[in-house]
Amino acid sequence: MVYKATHQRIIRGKPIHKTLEETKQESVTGDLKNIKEPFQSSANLKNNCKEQKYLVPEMECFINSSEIQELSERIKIWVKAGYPVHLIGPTGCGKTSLAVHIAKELGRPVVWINGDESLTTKDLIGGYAQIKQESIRDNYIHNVLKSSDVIKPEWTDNPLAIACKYGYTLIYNEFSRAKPFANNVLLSVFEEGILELPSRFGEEKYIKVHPDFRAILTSNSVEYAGVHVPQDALLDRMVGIYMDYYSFETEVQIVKGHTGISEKESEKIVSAIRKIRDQTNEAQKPGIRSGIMVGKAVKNLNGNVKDYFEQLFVDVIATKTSSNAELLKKKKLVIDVISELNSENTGSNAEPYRKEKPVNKAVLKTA
Ligand SMILES: Nc1ncnc2c1ncn2[C@@H]1O[C@H](COP(=O)(O)OP(=O)(O)OP(=O)(O)O)[C@@H](O)[C@H]1O
Repeated sequence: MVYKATHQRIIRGKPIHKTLEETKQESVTGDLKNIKEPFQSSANLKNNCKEQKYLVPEMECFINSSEIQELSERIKIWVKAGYPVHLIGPTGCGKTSLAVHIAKELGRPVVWINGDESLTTKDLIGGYAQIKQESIRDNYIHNVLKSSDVIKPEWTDNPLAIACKYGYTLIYNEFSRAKPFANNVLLSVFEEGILELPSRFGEEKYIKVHPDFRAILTSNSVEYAGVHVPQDALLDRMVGIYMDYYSFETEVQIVKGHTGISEKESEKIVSAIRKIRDQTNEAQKPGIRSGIMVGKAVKNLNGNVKDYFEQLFVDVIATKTSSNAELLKKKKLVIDVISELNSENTGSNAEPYRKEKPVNKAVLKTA
Protein backbone atom coordinates (compact mmCIF):
# COMPACT_ATOMS: atom_id res chain seq x y z
CA MET A 1 0.00 0.00 0.00
CA VAL A 2 1.33 3.40 -0.95
CA TYR A 3 1.15 6.15 1.69
CA LYS A 4 -0.71 9.23 0.56
CA ALA A 5 -0.53 12.46 2.49
CA THR A 6 -3.93 13.90 3.32
CA HIS A 7 -2.64 17.47 3.16
CA GLN A 8 0.19 19.33 1.53
CA ARG A 9 3.26 19.37 3.80
CA ILE A 10 4.92 22.66 4.46
CA ILE A 11 8.65 22.20 4.58
CA ARG A 12 10.31 24.60 6.91
CA GLY A 13 14.05 25.09 7.29
CA LYS A 14 16.62 22.92 5.59
CA PRO A 15 16.34 19.21 4.98
CA ILE A 16 18.12 17.22 7.69
CA HIS A 17 20.04 15.00 5.34
CA LYS A 18 22.48 16.63 2.96
CA THR A 19 24.03 15.21 -0.12
CA LEU A 20 27.77 14.48 -0.04
CA GLU A 21 28.34 17.38 -2.44
CA GLU A 22 26.46 19.75 -0.14
CA THR A 23 28.44 18.53 2.88
CA LYS A 24 31.75 19.03 1.03
CA GLN A 25 30.76 22.47 -0.17
CA GLU A 26 29.62 23.51 3.28
CA SER A 27 32.71 22.35 5.12
CA VAL A 28 34.93 24.02 2.52
CA THR A 29 33.21 27.38 2.65
CA GLY A 30 32.53 27.11 6.39
CA ASP A 31 36.19 26.58 7.13
CA LEU A 32 37.20 29.57 5.05
CA LYS A 33 34.56 31.80 6.65
CA ASN A 34 35.67 31.04 10.18
CA ILE A 35 39.37 31.35 9.66
CA LYS A 36 41.20 33.63 12.01
CA GLU A 37 44.90 33.71 11.42
CA PRO A 38 46.86 32.70 14.50
CA PHE A 39 49.74 34.95 13.50
CA GLN A 40 50.50 37.40 10.72
CA SER A 41 54.23 36.93 10.47
CA SER A 42 56.94 34.65 11.76
CA ALA A 43 58.26 37.50 13.84
CA ASN A 44 54.90 37.90 15.59
CA LEU A 45 55.39 35.22 18.21
CA LYS A 46 53.66 36.89 21.12
CA ASN A 47 50.25 35.31 20.46
CA ASN A 48 51.40 32.16 22.19
CA CYS A 49 49.05 29.96 20.19
CA LYS A 50 49.61 26.23 19.89
CA GLU A 51 50.51 26.47 16.17
CA GLN A 52 53.52 28.57 17.13
CA LYS A 53 55.70 25.53 17.67
CA TYR A 54 55.74 24.91 13.90
CA LEU A 55 56.95 28.41 13.02
CA VAL A 56 60.43 28.70 11.55
CA PRO A 57 62.52 31.16 13.56
CA GLU A 58 64.65 33.86 11.94
CA MET A 59 67.98 32.60 10.55
CA GLU A 60 71.04 33.82 12.42
CA CYS A 61 73.29 33.99 9.39
CA PHE A 62 72.46 33.73 5.71
CA ILE A 63 75.10 34.31 3.05
CA ASN A 64 73.40 35.64 -0.06
CA SER A 65 76.22 35.48 -2.59
CA SER A 66 75.48 36.21 -6.25
CA GLU A 67 75.19 32.49 -7.12
CA ILE A 68 72.69 32.02 -4.27
CA GLN A 69 70.73 35.09 -5.36
CA GLU A 70 70.55 33.76 -8.92
CA LEU A 71 69.33 30.37 -7.73
CA SER A 72 66.72 31.90 -5.40
CA GLU A 73 65.36 34.11 -8.19
CA ARG A 74 64.91 31.01 -10.36
CA ILE A 75 63.14 29.15 -7.57
CA LYS A 76 60.94 32.14 -6.70
CA ILE A 77 59.54 32.21 -10.25
CA TRP A 78 58.00 28.78 -9.63
CA VAL A 79 56.96 29.42 -6.05
CA LYS A 80 55.20 32.65 -7.00
CA ALA A 81 53.48 30.88 -9.88
CA GLY A 82 51.94 28.62 -7.23
CA TYR A 83 53.91 25.44 -7.89
CA PRO A 84 55.40 23.36 -5.08
CA VAL A 85 59.18 23.35 -5.50
CA HIS A 86 61.31 20.33 -4.68
CA LEU A 87 65.00 21.05 -3.90
CA ILE A 88 67.11 17.95 -4.45
CA GLY A 89 70.78 17.68 -3.57
CA PRO A 90 73.52 16.10 -1.46
CA THR A 91 73.57 16.35 2.32
CA GLY A 92 74.78 19.67 3.60
CA CYS A 93 74.78 21.54 0.28
CA GLY A 94 72.43 24.23 1.64
CA LYS A 95 68.92 23.11 0.54
CA THR A 96 67.17 23.77 3.84
CA SER A 97 68.78 27.16 4.41
CA LEU A 98 67.83 28.23 0.90
CA ALA A 99 64.25 26.97 1.35
CA VAL A 100 63.91 28.97 4.59
CA HIS A 101 65.43 32.07 3.01
CA ILE A 102 63.06 31.97 0.00
CA ALA A 103 60.05 31.18 2.18
CA LYS A 104 60.80 34.16 4.43
CA GLU A 105 61.14 36.43 1.41
CA LEU A 106 57.57 35.58 0.38
CA GLY A 107 56.47 37.56 3.43
CA ARG A 108 54.00 35.01 4.84
CA PRO A 109 54.58 33.03 8.05
CA VAL A 110 56.59 29.88 7.48
CA VAL A 111 55.74 26.53 9.06
CA TRP A 112 57.94 23.50 9.00
CA ILE A 113 57.91 19.73 9.19
CA ASN A 114 60.72 17.20 8.97
CA GLY A 115 60.16 13.90 7.18
CA ASP A 116 61.30 10.63 8.70
CA GLU A 117 60.44 6.95 8.60
CA SER A 118 57.89 7.18 11.42
CA LEU A 119 56.02 10.22 10.06
CA THR A 120 52.33 9.66 9.35
CA THR A 121 49.64 11.61 7.51
CA LYS A 122 48.36 12.64 10.94
CA ASP A 123 51.71 14.32 11.69
CA LEU A 124 51.21 16.36 8.54
CA ILE A 125 47.58 17.41 8.94
CA GLY A 126 46.68 16.90 12.58
CA GLY A 127 44.00 14.90 14.31
CA TYR A 128 41.77 14.44 17.31
CA ALA A 129 44.76 13.98 19.51
CA GLN A 130 44.07 15.92 22.66
CA ILE A 131 41.31 15.10 25.04
CA LYS A 132 39.63 18.04 26.68
CA GLN A 133 38.02 17.40 30.04
CA GLU A 134 35.25 19.70 31.19
CA SER A 135 33.31 19.72 34.48
CA ILE A 136 29.59 20.58 34.32
CA ARG A 137 27.85 21.86 37.44
CA ASP A 138 24.20 21.19 38.03
CA ASN A 139 22.86 24.43 39.50
CA TYR A 140 19.21 23.43 39.49
CA ILE A 141 19.33 21.30 42.61
CA HIS A 142 19.35 23.49 45.70
CA ASN A 143 22.38 22.99 47.95
CA VAL A 144 23.61 20.11 45.84
CA LEU A 145 26.71 20.47 43.76
CA LYS A 146 26.63 17.89 41.06
CA SER A 147 29.47 17.67 38.62
CA SER A 148 30.19 15.32 35.76
CA ASP A 149 33.15 15.05 33.39
CA VAL A 150 32.64 15.42 29.69
CA ILE A 151 35.45 14.16 27.51
CA LYS A 152 35.66 15.80 24.12
CA PRO A 153 38.12 14.92 21.40
CA GLU A 154 39.82 18.14 20.35
CA TRP A 155 41.15 18.72 16.86
CA THR A 156 44.75 19.94 16.56
CA ASP A 157 46.15 21.27 13.30
CA ASN A 158 49.60 20.17 12.20
CA PRO A 159 51.81 22.09 9.74
CA LEU A 160 50.17 21.09 6.45
CA ALA A 161 46.68 21.96 7.70
CA ILE A 162 47.92 25.24 9.20
CA ALA A 163 49.62 26.26 5.95
CA CYS A 164 46.62 25.24 3.80
CA LYS A 165 44.10 27.02 6.05
CA TYR A 166 45.89 30.30 6.58
CA GLY A 167 47.90 30.57 3.37
CA TYR A 168 51.29 30.13 4.99
CA THR A 169 54.43 28.76 3.41
CA LEU A 170 55.19 25.13 4.24
CA ILE A 171 58.72 23.78 4.30
CA TYR A 172 58.65 20.00 4.21
CA ASN A 173 62.25 19.05 4.87
CA GLU A 174 63.58 15.63 3.78
CA PHE A 175 60.07 14.70 2.62
CA SER A 176 61.25 11.51 0.89
CA ARG A 177 62.38 10.06 4.23
CA ALA A 178 58.69 9.67 5.13
CA LYS A 179 56.96 6.60 3.73
CA PRO A 180 55.33 7.46 0.36
CA PHE A 181 51.92 6.45 1.76
CA ALA A 182 52.10 9.22 4.39
CA ASN A 183 52.58 11.81 1.66
CA ASN A 184 49.53 10.78 -0.42
CA VAL A 185 47.54 13.59 1.19
CA LEU A 186 49.70 16.07 -0.76
CA LEU A 187 48.30 14.87 -4.10
CA SER A 188 44.90 16.57 -3.77
CA VAL A 189 46.46 19.61 -2.05
CA PHE A 190 48.79 20.21 -5.00
CA GLU A 191 46.35 19.24 -7.76
CA GLU A 192 42.83 20.17 -6.67
CA GLY A 193 43.63 22.64 -3.91
CA ILE A 194 41.67 20.53 -1.40
CA LEU A 195 43.01 19.15 1.87
CA GLU A 196 41.10 16.09 2.96
CA LEU A 197 40.79 15.72 6.73
CA PRO A 198 40.17 12.40 8.45
CA SER A 199 36.53 11.57 8.96
CA ARG A 200 35.02 11.54 12.40
CA PHE A 201 31.69 9.79 13.13
CA GLY A 202 31.41 9.14 9.38
CA GLU A 203 31.43 12.86 8.53
CA GLU A 204 33.83 13.93 5.78
CA LYS A 205 35.65 17.21 6.02
CA TYR A 206 37.61 19.21 3.50
CA ILE A 207 39.60 22.39 3.62
CA LYS A 208 39.89 24.52 0.54
CA VAL A 209 43.57 25.44 0.23
CA HIS A 210 44.16 29.16 0.78
CA PRO A 211 45.39 30.95 -2.39
CA ASP A 212 48.56 32.14 -0.59
CA PHE A 213 49.57 28.59 0.39
CA ARG A 214 53.03 27.71 -0.93
CA ALA A 215 55.22 24.63 -0.43
CA ILE A 216 58.94 24.06 -0.68
CA LEU A 217 60.13 20.50 -0.22
CA THR A 218 63.69 19.24 0.13
CA SER A 219 65.22 15.81 -0.28
CA ASN A 220 68.47 13.98 -0.76
CA SER A 221 68.77 11.97 -3.93
CA VAL A 222 67.77 8.29 -3.66
CA GLU A 223 71.30 6.89 -3.19
CA TYR A 224 71.26 8.14 0.44
CA ALA A 225 70.31 5.64 3.15
CA GLY A 226 66.74 5.97 4.47
CA VAL A 227 65.40 7.77 1.40
CA HIS A 228 62.23 6.36 -0.24
CA VAL A 229 61.51 6.78 -3.91
CA PRO A 230 58.60 9.24 -3.97
CA GLN A 231 55.54 8.30 -6.02
CA ASP A 232 55.65 9.54 -9.62
CA ALA A 233 52.23 11.15 -9.27
CA LEU A 234 53.56 13.41 -6.51
CA LEU A 235 56.80 14.26 -8.33
CA ASP A 236 54.70 15.08 -11.38
CA ARG A 237 52.94 17.84 -9.45
CA MET A 238 56.16 19.58 -8.35
CA VAL A 239 58.97 21.48 -9.99
CA GLY A 240 62.37 19.88 -9.27
CA ILE A 241 65.49 21.99 -8.79
CA TYR A 242 68.77 20.10 -8.52
CA MET A 243 71.36 21.69 -6.26
CA ASP A 244 75.05 20.96 -5.84
CA TYR A 245 77.65 22.23 -3.37
CA TYR A 246 78.20 25.97 -3.70
CA SER A 247 81.39 27.46 -5.14
CA PHE A 248 84.59 27.73 -3.09
CA GLU A 249 84.02 31.46 -2.52
CA THR A 250 80.47 31.00 -1.22
CA GLU A 251 81.47 28.14 1.07
CA VAL A 252 84.32 30.26 2.50
CA GLN A 253 81.83 33.04 3.31
CA ILE A 254 79.42 30.54 4.92
CA VAL A 255 82.11 29.06 7.20
CA LYS A 256 83.39 32.53 8.07
CA GLY A 257 79.87 33.84 8.70
CA HIS A 258 78.93 31.00 11.05
CA THR A 259 82.16 30.86 13.02
CA GLY A 260 83.75 34.31 13.07
CA ILE A 261 87.16 32.94 12.05
CA SER A 262 89.35 34.87 9.58
CA GLU A 263 88.92 34.60 5.81
CA LYS A 264 92.29 32.87 5.57
CA GLU A 265 91.36 30.23 8.15
CA SER A 266 88.04 29.70 6.45
CA GLU A 267 89.77 29.24 3.07
CA LYS A 268 92.03 26.56 4.55
CA ILE A 269 89.11 24.64 5.99
CA VAL A 270 87.00 24.84 2.84
CA SER A 271 89.98 23.83 0.65
CA ALA A 272 90.47 20.70 2.76
CA ILE A 273 86.74 19.86 2.88
CA ARG A 274 86.44 20.16 -0.90
CA LYS A 275 89.46 17.95 -1.54
CA ILE A 276 88.14 15.31 0.87
CA ARG A 277 84.73 15.58 -0.81
CA ASP A 278 86.22 14.98 -4.25
CA GLN A 279 87.69 11.69 -3.06
CA THR A 280 84.74 10.34 -1.08
CA ASN A 281 81.71 8.28 -2.15
CA GLU A 282 78.45 10.10 -2.85
CA ALA A 283 76.59 9.60 0.46
CA GLN A 284 79.74 10.13 2.57
CA LYS A 285 80.86 13.41 1.04
CA PRO A 286 81.29 16.07 3.74
CA GLY A 287 78.99 19.06 3.19
CA ILE A 288 79.59 22.60 4.30
CA ARG A 289 78.20 21.66 7.73
CA SER A 290 81.48 19.75 8.35
CA GLY A 291 83.42 22.90 7.42
CA ILE A 292 81.38 24.94 9.91
CA MET A 293 82.06 22.35 12.63
CA VAL A 294 85.82 22.46 12.04
CA GLY A 295 85.64 26.27 11.92
CA LYS A 296 83.89 26.46 15.30
CA ALA A 297 86.53 24.19 16.83
CA VAL A 298 89.31 26.31 15.26
CA LYS A 299 87.76 29.43 16.76
CA ASN A 300 87.91 27.85 20.22
CA LEU A 301 91.55 26.85 19.82
CA ASN A 302 92.57 30.53 19.89
CA GLY A 303 95.40 30.24 17.37
CA ASN A 304 96.73 26.87 18.51
CA VAL A 305 95.39 25.21 15.37
CA LYS A 306 98.27 23.39 13.74
CA ASP A 307 98.50 20.66 16.40
CA TYR A 308 94.87 19.72 15.87
CA PHE A 309 94.05 20.57 12.25
CA GLU A 310 94.21 17.01 10.88
CA GLN A 311 92.43 15.46 13.84
CA LEU A 312 89.53 17.91 13.57
CA PHE A 313 88.77 16.74 10.03
CA VAL A 314 89.13 13.07 10.96
CA ASP A 315 86.69 13.52 13.86
CA VAL A 316 84.16 15.36 11.74
CA ILE A 317 84.10 12.87 8.86
CA ALA A 318 84.41 9.79 11.10
CA THR A 319 80.68 9.90 11.93
CA LYS A 320 79.83 8.49 8.51
CA THR A 321 82.27 5.60 8.94
CA SER A 322 81.11 2.07 9.63
CA SER A 323 84.37 0.32 10.65
CA ASN A 324 87.82 0.95 12.05
CA ALA A 325 89.43 -0.10 8.75
CA GLU A 326 87.37 2.53 6.95
CA LEU A 327 88.34 5.10 9.54
CA LEU A 328 92.04 4.40 8.92
CA LYS A 329 91.46 4.94 5.20
CA LYS A 330 89.78 8.27 5.91
CA LYS A 331 92.59 9.28 8.24
CA LYS A 332 95.07 8.61 5.44
CA LEU A 333 92.90 10.62 3.06
CA VAL A 334 92.93 13.60 5.45
CA ILE A 335 96.74 13.38 5.87
CA ASP A 336 97.20 13.23 2.08
CA VAL A 337 94.84 16.15 1.50
CA ILE A 338 96.61 18.34 4.05
CA SER A 339 100.03 17.43 2.65
CA GLU A 340 98.75 18.34 -0.80
CA LEU A 341 97.50 21.69 0.50
CA ASN A 342 100.84 22.31 2.23
CA SER A 343 102.68 21.66 -1.01
CA GLU A 344 100.40 24.10 -2.86
CA ASN A 345 100.95 26.62 -0.10
CA THR A 346 104.31 27.88 -1.31
CA GLY A 347 104.23 31.70 -1.28
CA SER A 348 106.00 34.04 1.15
CA ASN A 349 102.94 34.70 3.42
CA ALA A 350 101.65 31.15 3.64
CA GLU A 351 100.86 29.36 6.89
CA PRO A 352 101.34 25.59 6.93
CA TYR A 353 98.25 23.45 7.61
CA ARG A 354 100.25 21.11 9.82
CA LYS A 355 102.88 21.79 12.47
CA GLU A 356 105.36 19.05 11.53
CA LYS A 357 105.68 20.09 7.89
CA PRO A 358 106.40 23.82 7.72
CA VAL A 359 106.60 25.01 4.13
CA ASN A 360 107.27 28.24 2.28
CA LYS A 361 104.69 30.91 2.78
CA ALA A 362 102.24 31.77 0.03
CA VAL A 363 98.82 33.13 -0.58
CA LEU A 364 96.47 30.19 -0.33
CA LYS A 365 95.38 28.79 -3.65
CA THR A 366 91.74 27.88 -4.05
CA ALA A 367 90.81 24.24 -4.45
N1 LIG B 1 73.48 30.48 2.28
C1 LIG B 1 73.85 30.09 3.50
N2 LIG B 1 74.16 31.00 4.43
C2 LIG B 1 74.56 30.63 5.66
N3 LIG B 1 74.65 29.37 6.06
C3 LIG B 1 74.35 28.40 5.19
C4 LIG B 1 73.93 28.70 3.86
N4 LIG B 1 73.70 27.54 3.22
C5 LIG B 1 73.98 26.57 4.09
N5 LIG B 1 74.37 27.07 5.27
C6 LIG B 1 74.74 26.33 6.48
O1 LIG B 1 75.33 25.11 6.06
C7 LIG B 1 74.85 24.02 6.82
C8 LIG B 1 74.16 23.02 5.91
O2 LIG B 1 73.10 23.68 5.26
P1 LIG B 1 71.65 23.03 5.12
O3 LIG B 1 71.20 22.41 6.39
O4 LIG B 1 70.78 24.08 4.52
O5 LIG B 1 71.96 21.89 4.06
P2 LIG B 1 71.01 20.74 3.54
O6 LIG B 1 71.38 20.53 2.12
O7 LIG B 1 69.59 21.05 3.83
O8 LIG B 1 71.49 19.54 4.44
P3 LIG B 1 70.73 18.16 4.76
O9 LIG B 1 70.55 17.44 3.45
O10 LIG B 1 71.67 17.46 5.67
O11 LIG B 1 69.44 18.54 5.41
C9 LIG B 1 73.92 24.60 7.86
O12 LIG B 1 74.63 24.77 9.08
C10 LIG B 1 73.53 25.96 7.31
O13 LIG B 1 73.31 26.89 8.34
